[in-house]
Amino acid sequence: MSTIYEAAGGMDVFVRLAEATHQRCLADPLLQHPFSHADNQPDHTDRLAAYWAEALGGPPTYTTTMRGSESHVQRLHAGEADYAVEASPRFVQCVVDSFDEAGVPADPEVRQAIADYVTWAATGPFQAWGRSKDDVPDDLVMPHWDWDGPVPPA
Ligand code: HEM
Repeated sequence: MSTIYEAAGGMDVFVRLAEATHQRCLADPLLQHPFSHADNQPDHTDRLAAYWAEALGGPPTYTTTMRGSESHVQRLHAGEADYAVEASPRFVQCVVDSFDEAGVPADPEVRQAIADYVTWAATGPFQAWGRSKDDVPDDLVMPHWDWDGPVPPA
């Protein structure tokens, strides 16, 4: 059986999905604030795409070539407990609203799998470090997700 990454159409689709999501976040009064910092990475959407792709069964580009790590991502999002609770459902909505524009296949199983993953990530791992960035350990492993949900760590 193919991975969610393959069924979604591969990296090009995730790059378009990250870009369309980013544009929707910038247009949202609540979400646009953290994305408007001058020191934000210019290649943010490529990194977000690579992260989603890797989590959903694609190549490990984010953690190898891009030298990203789960601890780095969680530190970027940590220390914002109240904001994260309020903003997460809107972030997820931005992703789902971007499916058509990004060319995610109309297959409801594929769309549901991506939506379920982003919802789970936004409300679980991405809210685990709400108190402080200092709480995030250095050795977090990126959670993976397949058709049955979270993949248990090896
Ligand atoms: C309330 C929801 C969220 C907000 C407001 C948010 C905001 C941000 C911001 C401001 C950045 C930094 C952008 C930059 O440096 O240019 C970022 C980076 C990132 N976010 Fe989020 N995010 C949210 C949820 C998520 C979720 C649910 C995921 C994954 C499932 C995710 C994955 C990432 C990744 C992979 C990066 C790039 C990390 C890197 O540069 O190595 N984010 N996010």
